[in-house]
Amino acid sequence: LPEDRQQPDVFEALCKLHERKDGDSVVYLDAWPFSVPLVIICSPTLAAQACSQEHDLCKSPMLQSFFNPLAGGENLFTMNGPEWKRSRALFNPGFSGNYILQQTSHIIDEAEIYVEILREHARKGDIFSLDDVTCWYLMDVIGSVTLDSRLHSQRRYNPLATALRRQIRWHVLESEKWLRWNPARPFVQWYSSYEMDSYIGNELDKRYAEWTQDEASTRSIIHLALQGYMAHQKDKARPTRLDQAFKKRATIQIRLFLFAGHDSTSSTICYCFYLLESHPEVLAKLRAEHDAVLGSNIEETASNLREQPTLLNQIPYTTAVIKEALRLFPPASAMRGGDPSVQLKDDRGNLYPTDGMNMWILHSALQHHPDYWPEPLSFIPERWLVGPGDPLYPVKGGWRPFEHGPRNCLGQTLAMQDVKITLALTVRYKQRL
Ligand code: HEM
Repeated sequence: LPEDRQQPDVFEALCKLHERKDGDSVVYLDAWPFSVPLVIICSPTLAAQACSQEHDLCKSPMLQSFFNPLAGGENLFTMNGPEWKRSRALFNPGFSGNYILQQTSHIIDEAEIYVEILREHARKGDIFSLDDVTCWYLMDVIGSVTLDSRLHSQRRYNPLATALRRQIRWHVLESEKWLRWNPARPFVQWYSSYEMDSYIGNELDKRYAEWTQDEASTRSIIHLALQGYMAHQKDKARPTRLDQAFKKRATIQIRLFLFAGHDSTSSTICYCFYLLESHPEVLAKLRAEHDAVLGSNIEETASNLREQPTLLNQIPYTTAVIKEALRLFPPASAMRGGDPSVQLKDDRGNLYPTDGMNMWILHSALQHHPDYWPEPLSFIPERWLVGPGDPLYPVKGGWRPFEHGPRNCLGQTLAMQDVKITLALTVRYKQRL
C-alpha cells in the first residue's frame, strides 16, 4: 500500500488476505509489543454482538492514552460504568433530533461563512486544502451549538480552536513523526491544554451568569446540561459561581466534542464533494431534489431553511448520498475490551473467544465487504432508497459509521444535519463566480 494510506486500510487489506472461508470475517492479530492482541471484526453479526447492550463490554483502556490528552481527562468516549451513564444522560437531551433541528439557524450562520470562503477560493482559482478550511468551519459549528460561543476561527485566530488543532498535531504524529522526539513537546501539550481549559472555563462562567438570569434558557447544549445538573442540586443553596465539579467535567466533554466532531464531519463533507464531482449523474439528482424541496433559488436556501428547518427531513436523496459517502469512507471505527465470559458466535455456530483481547470493529472492512454489499466499492446512493427484496437492499447492521448500541455516536444527528446543510448551501453553485 502507498505510504500515506490510513492505518485502517492496512488492517482491511490484512483481513482480506487472512479471512477464513468457513466462518465470518474475523482476524486475530497479536501485535506484541505494540498492543494487546486484537480481534479484528468485519462481520455485521459479530459487530452487533460486540457492541450490544446485552454484553455491555467496556471501552478498552487502550483508548485512554489517545483520547485523554486531547480531552484533558476521562471523557464520554473512554469512560465506563455509572460515571459514563451519568455523563451521557446529562448530554443526551442536547443531542436529540428535535433539539439539533432547533440549532439549524446557528449552523447556517457558520455555514454561510464557509460558503463565502469557498467562493472566494473559486473566484481566485487557487489551490487550497479543503479539509483545513472545512475543519475550521466545523470547529465554529460545534463551538456554537455545544458552548453557545461563536469562535470565528474560519476568519481569524481563535485561541481555543488553534490550541486544539495544535494539540492534535503534536499528539497524533501521523505525518510529522519527528515531533515525537522534540523536547518542547510536553510543554506545547501542557500549554495547549491550559489555553483550551481557560477559554472554555471563561465561556462556562458566562453561560452560568446568563443562566442564573434566565433559568428557562435552552439556547445551547451546555445550557441544557447545566439545567440537568442544577436540577440534581436543587436541595443545595444556589452558588454565586459555577460549581467547580461541573465546570471541570463540562470542560473535558466540550474538548471531546470539538475533537471527536470536527475532523470526522469535515472528512465526510470533503468525501461528499469528491464523490459528487466524480459522479455528475448523482450531482444532477441531488440538485433536482434541492430545487424541488428547498426552493429553486440557491440564494434563498439559507432563509428558507431558517424558517422551516424540517425541510431537512424531506430530502431523502441527500440523506442517501451522505450515507453512501459514510459507507465508502467511514471516518471512525469502534473498539471494545474482551471478557472471559463473552464469546461471539457467527451464523454457522463458530465461536470466537474475546478474553484478554481488544475487539476492533473495522467499519471500512465491514462496509466494503463483498459478502454484504453488491458492488461494494461503487458509489450507489440508490441502495438507501430501495425496499426489502431489492438486490441492493442493505444487509442488517452492515452500515455502522456511527456504531450501534449504547455507546453509539452521541453527535450523529448533529453531524448528519450539518452535512445536509452544507450540501444544501453549496452543490447548486455551478460556475466560478
Ligand atoms: C461524521 C461524523 C462522525 C462520525 C463518523 C462519528 C463516529 C463515531 C463512532 C463510530 C463512535 C463510537 C465509537 C465506539 O463505539 O468506540 C462515536 C462516539 C462518539 N462521538 Fe461521534 N462521530 C461523528 C461526529 C460526532 C460529533 C459531531 C460529535 C459531537 C459534537 C461526536 C461525539 C461523539 C461522542 C461524545 C462519542 C462517545 C459516545 C459514548 O461513548 O457515549 N461525534 N462517534
